[in-house]
Amino acid sequence: MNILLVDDEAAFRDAFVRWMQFKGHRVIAVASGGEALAEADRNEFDVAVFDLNMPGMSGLELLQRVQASGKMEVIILTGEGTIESAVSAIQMGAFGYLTKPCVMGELEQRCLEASKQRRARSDQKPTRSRRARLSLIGESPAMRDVVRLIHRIAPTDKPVLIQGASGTGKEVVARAVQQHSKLCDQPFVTINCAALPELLVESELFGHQKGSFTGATTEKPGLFEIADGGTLFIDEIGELPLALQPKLLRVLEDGSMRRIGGHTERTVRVRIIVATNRDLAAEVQAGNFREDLYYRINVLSVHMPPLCERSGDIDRLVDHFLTLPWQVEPAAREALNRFDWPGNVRQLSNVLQRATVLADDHTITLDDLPVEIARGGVEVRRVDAGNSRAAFARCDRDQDRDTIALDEISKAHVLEVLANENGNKASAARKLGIHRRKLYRLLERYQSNESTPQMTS
Ligand SMILES: Nc1ncnc2c1ncn2[C@@H]1O[C@H](COP(=O)(O)OP(=O)(O)OP(=O)(O)O)[C@@H](O)[C@H]1O
Repeated sequence: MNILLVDDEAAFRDAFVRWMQFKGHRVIAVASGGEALAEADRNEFDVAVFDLNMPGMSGLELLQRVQASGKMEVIILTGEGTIESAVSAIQMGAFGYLTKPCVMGELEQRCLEASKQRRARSDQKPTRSRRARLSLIGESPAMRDVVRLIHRIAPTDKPVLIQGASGTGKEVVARAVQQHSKLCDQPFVTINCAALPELLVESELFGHQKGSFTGATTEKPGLFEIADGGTLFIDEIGELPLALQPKLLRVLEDGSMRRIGGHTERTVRVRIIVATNRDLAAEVQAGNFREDLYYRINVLSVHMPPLCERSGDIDRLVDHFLTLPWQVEPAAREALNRFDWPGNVRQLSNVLQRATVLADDHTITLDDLPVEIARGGVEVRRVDAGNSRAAFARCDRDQDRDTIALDEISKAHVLEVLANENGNKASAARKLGIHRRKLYRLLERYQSNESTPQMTS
């Protein structure tokens, strides 16, 4: 992709450029709206990412000027307190918004979706299989089932319920459903019920009239109105306050709704996709979720498997998140494959993002991974027979002890060289033949191992 970033925060610009360039994209990053307009005149961009709060020309004004040319899709970055402005930006035609601080992998994913939309607009006949490949990585049997289901349910206009643990890709699936539906060129609007207080959820979803509550200084349309004719993705539906559930049920039943403080009945046509990491049936049993609403949203459902149940997909995701010239040392790959990933794909993406900051020479090694993941990798290296979980399971206590001993030897050697160099880390690193940053990480790891309680047999 060709990406234009406009943000007055230098540290964010650096991190963004570093990540996107590692992933093979071309980026121009500038600090102000004026510079952005000059770049937009000179170059062609697929996607632009604007910070909303900038001195001088605001992100919204810049959006207006860029929208007029219709050349690129725009993603807005916003702080927690300016979500309302971000919603205005969507009304003005921005592709989407993300709140800062945000994960670079997530921002890149959003840019890919925006650039895909741009291509779909210019290309009258985008092929659907190409779209699917772009957004959803995974060839394991469990993910193939998910993809088959998406193809079956997307063309209908029925509500979809996506369930699965946090970070499994529920939002990615929601977007894939929309991309394969008849509404793919219509708005895709999202809301996360867990991220907002109760009154704000209601006002975001249904809008409000001026003066209907303290702080409602202007009238505001809700996301149902903004998404009219398109798709509304309601994330963390399990967090939707009980008091609001009848209002959602009503709009699902006949499309009718009212703004907070409003007297006019409005009718909208919106396809609803909802997601949750809770067991909604259990929430119904516990009295936290209305049964009638549950049946209304649970017409078509997708269950996202946890990452540890998607055999082979960890390698595919690693290759998706890290493109050339990045590579992963075999022992580090083993460790990544052996880890259970309780935070699923999001955690994998974060770990890789962190590793690219720590690694030298575009190569991720065990030392660049968090201790709890790397430790698994060290143990796997000892089990020469195989990479598989089964092989690892055969590893008995004695082998564990050998592994710890190996680690102890390397620790003793590193500490001895450091002592010989009178604690001078730069010259110790030179003697050891490793980069100084790597020495820092090893010392950190030794320290954290010391604070980890030891197992006794
Ligand atoms: N199959 C996949 N292919 C590529 N990227 C993925 C995939 N699944 C998840 N991701 C990436 O992982 C991150 C988390 O995905 P997503 O937000 O869709 O998860 P989620 O299940 O909705 O999480 P939560 O329940 O916390 O909202 C995102 O950056 C997303 O782009």
